[in-house]
Amino acid sequence: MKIALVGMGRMGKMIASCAEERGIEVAGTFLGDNIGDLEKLGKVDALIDFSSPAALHAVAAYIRRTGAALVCGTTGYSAEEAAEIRSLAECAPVILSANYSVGVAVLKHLSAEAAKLLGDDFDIEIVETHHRMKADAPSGTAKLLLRAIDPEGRRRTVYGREGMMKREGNEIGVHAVRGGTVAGVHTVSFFGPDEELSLTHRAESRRIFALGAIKAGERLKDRAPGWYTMDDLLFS
Ligand SMILES: NC(=O)C1=CN([C@@H]2O[C@H](COP(=O)(O)OP(=O)(O)OC[C@H]3O[C@@H](n4cnc5c(N)ncnc54)[C@H](OP(=O)(O)O)[C@@H]3O)[C@@H](O)[C@H]2O)C=CC1
Ligand SMILES: O=C(O)C1=N[C@H](C(=O)O)C[C@H](O)C1
Repeated sequence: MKIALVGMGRMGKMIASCAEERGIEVAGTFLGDNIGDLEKLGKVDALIDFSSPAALHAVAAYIRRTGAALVCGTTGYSAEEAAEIRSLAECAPVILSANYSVGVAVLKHLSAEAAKLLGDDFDIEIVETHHRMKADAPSGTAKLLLRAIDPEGRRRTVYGREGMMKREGNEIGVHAVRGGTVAGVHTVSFFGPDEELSLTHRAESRRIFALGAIKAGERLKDRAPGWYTMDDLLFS
């Protein structure tokens, strides 16, 4: 497989190192000051983007021009930017996931199921913890879990709490903790009368995300243009 990388920060470097271990050719690496060069890159099997929403314009142009598979792991997109990525599925196989670990793919289902089974009597809170350099909050994974737990937006989302604001029954609290070098921890808690159920995923390193993204590229590269999810690639 031949890939190219957008973003050569913590994740891009980890993906490059995992690609080398697996004998995967990296045809180009693009970051803030050379992203314009993506215009000159020929078709690769998969473009893997772990960068910033600011790269989207160049990435979208590349995918439209070549039809290469896109594995996008960048978080912090606006609704309009996410729609732009979705539109790329008309001309290429595309996956956009805030988390490429298999553990979070399972956590998503467990959390959705727990919310259904426990019902409205249980208060739901999502807490995510990441390293001090993370740019966006809350994490893309926290948003992904929120959508899975409450797909129709029946509950109000409350981001952090301060001051006089007693909890209401129909809300989901989302809290972002930042510090040190934490690779990523997500906990979904369900608090009922006299009991608590908490589900936690703990990333011990970025390797799980990097390997997950490479596997997604391997599975997508020969697929028809379309929109793919972690569920399509892992569980079907
Ligand atoms: N889906 C998943 O499983 C995971 C997703 N992520 C997400 O991946 C993204 C990157 O994370 P991380 O590697 O820690 O971040 P870093 O800050 O370490 O790296 C960001 C990289 O993006 C580059 N970049 C910034 N702006 C542009 C641009 N306009 N065009 C091209 N490249 C650009 C930076 O280059 P420069 O130095 O030139 O600015 C840098 O190389 C984040 O959104 C993060 O949330 C992270 C882990 C797992
Ligand atoms: O920026 C990170 O580091 C991570 N970002 C992703 C997110 O926003 O959910 C995934 C992972 O938790 C690490």
